[in-house]
Amino acid sequence: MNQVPFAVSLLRRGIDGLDDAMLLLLAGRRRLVAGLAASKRRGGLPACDPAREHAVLARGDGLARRLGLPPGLARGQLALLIADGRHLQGLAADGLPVPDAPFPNPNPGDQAMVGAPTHPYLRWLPPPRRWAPVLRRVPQAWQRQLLERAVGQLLDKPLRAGELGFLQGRRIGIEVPDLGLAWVLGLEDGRLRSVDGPAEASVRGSATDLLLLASRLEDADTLFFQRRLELTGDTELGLTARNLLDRLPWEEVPLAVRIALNRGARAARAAREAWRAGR
Ligand SMILES: C=C(O[C@@H]1C=C(C(=O)O)C=C[C@H]1O)C(=O)O
Repeated sequence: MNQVPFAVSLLRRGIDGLDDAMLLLLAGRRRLVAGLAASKRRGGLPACDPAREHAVLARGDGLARRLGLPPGLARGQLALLIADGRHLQGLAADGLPVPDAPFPNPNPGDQAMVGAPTHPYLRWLPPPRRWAPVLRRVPQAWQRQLLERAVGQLLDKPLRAGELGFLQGRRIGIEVPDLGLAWVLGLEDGRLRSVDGPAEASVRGSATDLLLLASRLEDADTLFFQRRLELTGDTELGLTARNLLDRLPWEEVPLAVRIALNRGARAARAAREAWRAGR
């Protein structure tokens, strides 16, 4: 039998990773719908909301257009999700209650989510460590590109002002053990790039804590003091980088990036609190 070309197996790994990610997202959506079902019931709202369904489909159409997806593809997928959302709430595919089903009629596994206290659904979102196997399948080159872009956006101004000059020729590591990810960054041609080789100094922390730091919802001192962040390797280089991050004029970070970071960090923190409370 012919050997499968490297490019084919590499691309298949990427596809497997995306398929896994889509199923994880699907599980997350179902958890949210189950939580929402309980909230709607408490608020006296009907389980089926055709106007909302219409809005979900219309949003999907808009995004699909911008992404260049074939017409109808997004709508078909979202229609399946909505049908599942109805089913989760004990409704038939046409949105009418299933005649003999006790309402709500969630799947047995979803029973615990319906009627649980505030924000219970966040607990059911997969925690970062569950994403690790999926993220590991994302090709290194993509990971690096994403990281470079994210760090580039965050540090755009200081980079252009030459304030990161002390990183020239040095290598700083970022380690996110719960996601199973680690990168090494260096300054090349005035841009922060993901580079090969060991880091001289590294910052290590959970995905949520690093996000809280990046979004300024928690400060570096607290996180280091509580050992939620760790600095390893060349302490002087690490501290210089840390101090610079502390002094960064947050208002110079593009607004969209600040908002995205803030929302992401808040959601991650709430999810972590919900998992801890649920254990
Ligand atoms: C999730 C909801 O419940 C139902 C399911 C929907 C969905 O899966 O997107 C949308 C509207 C509702 O008919 C909701 O009200 O938002």
